[in-house]
Amino acid sequence: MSEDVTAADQPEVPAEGGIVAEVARMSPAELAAHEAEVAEAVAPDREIEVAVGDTLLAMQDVTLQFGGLVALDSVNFEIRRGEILGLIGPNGAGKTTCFNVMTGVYRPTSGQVVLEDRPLGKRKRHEITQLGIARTFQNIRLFGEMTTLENVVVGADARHKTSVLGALARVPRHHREEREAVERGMALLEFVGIADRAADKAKNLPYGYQRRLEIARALATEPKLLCLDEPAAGFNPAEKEELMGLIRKIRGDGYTVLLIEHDMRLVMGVTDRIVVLEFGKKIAEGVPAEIRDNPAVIAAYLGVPDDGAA
Ligand SMILES: Nc1ncnc2c1ncn2[C@@H]1O[C@H](COP(=O)(O)OP(=O)(O)OP(=O)(O)O)[C@@H](O)[C@H]1O
Repeated sequence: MSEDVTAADQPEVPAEGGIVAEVARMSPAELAAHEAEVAEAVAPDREIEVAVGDTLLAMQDVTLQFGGLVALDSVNFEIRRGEILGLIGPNGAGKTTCFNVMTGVYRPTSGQVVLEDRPLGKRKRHEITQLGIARTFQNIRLFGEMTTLENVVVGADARHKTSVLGALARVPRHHREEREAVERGMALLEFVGIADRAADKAKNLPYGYQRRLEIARALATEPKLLCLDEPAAGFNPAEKEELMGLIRKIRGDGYTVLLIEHDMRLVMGVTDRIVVLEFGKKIAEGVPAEIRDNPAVIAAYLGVPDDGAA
């Protein structure tokens, strides 16, 4: 945000503990209404409700080579609207590369990624964000000197019609959009449980808050698909439990989630279906119980020879 915006232009950021204290004072009925309002602000686009289960994104025969290394080898799978799909596999299996292909960081050597029946083709990263794919990173990437709220507002900016130039020219539409982005930003922070630190610099947030902020920032772009890359890395069991609750809440609010995660308890506990990669190839796909008992998956994780498994 530009520094010359006057105080009157700025939507109010609740003072320390403001929104949290307010929520704590609410009656159960007020709380339910407030939570519904927050949920609505977080996911204004609820088209998903009419299309749960349809294919949202399809990886079609996707191969990606880095020189002689085949990082993805004819990978096929679909992500259905409204599901939490787990993407698992041993180190180096190709999981992050899948995210990178879906978000336009890399183009497939062959095959294609199709979002809502449209091949992503040569679209650039920001175009893919606008089409509705957002992600978080294994290594947290926040703007440390910006406040928590500003980090989310910057995320929402990816959807805005006015650009930074608009902001400099201070056109009225920019003001309206900024106000709306701030209001929605606060709703997002509340949704992920970090609204009490809205005004703090991101670099001063506790680690768990930074991870949640990354998720809020990705949600700010109003994605159709939210890709989470090891969101529980570095979490203790209690934090993992809370994160599972948050991922379920995100899905409950109408989002589709693709989750890369090494913690099997978390993956088994929160996903609807799981795709397993090993050495760039899909070796299994199914509901968590099937994956848990799949000999090829067990072999991949234990590093033992895979005798006769599909
Ligand atoms: N930019 C790149 N250049 C060359 N090789 C790469 C590049 N990115 C990834 N790779 C290789 O592709 C393979 C798949 O890597 P990827 O990061 O997708 O695995 P992963 O399943 O996400 O692993 P991890 O669980 O360790 O994060 C690895 O062998 C990796 O070394």
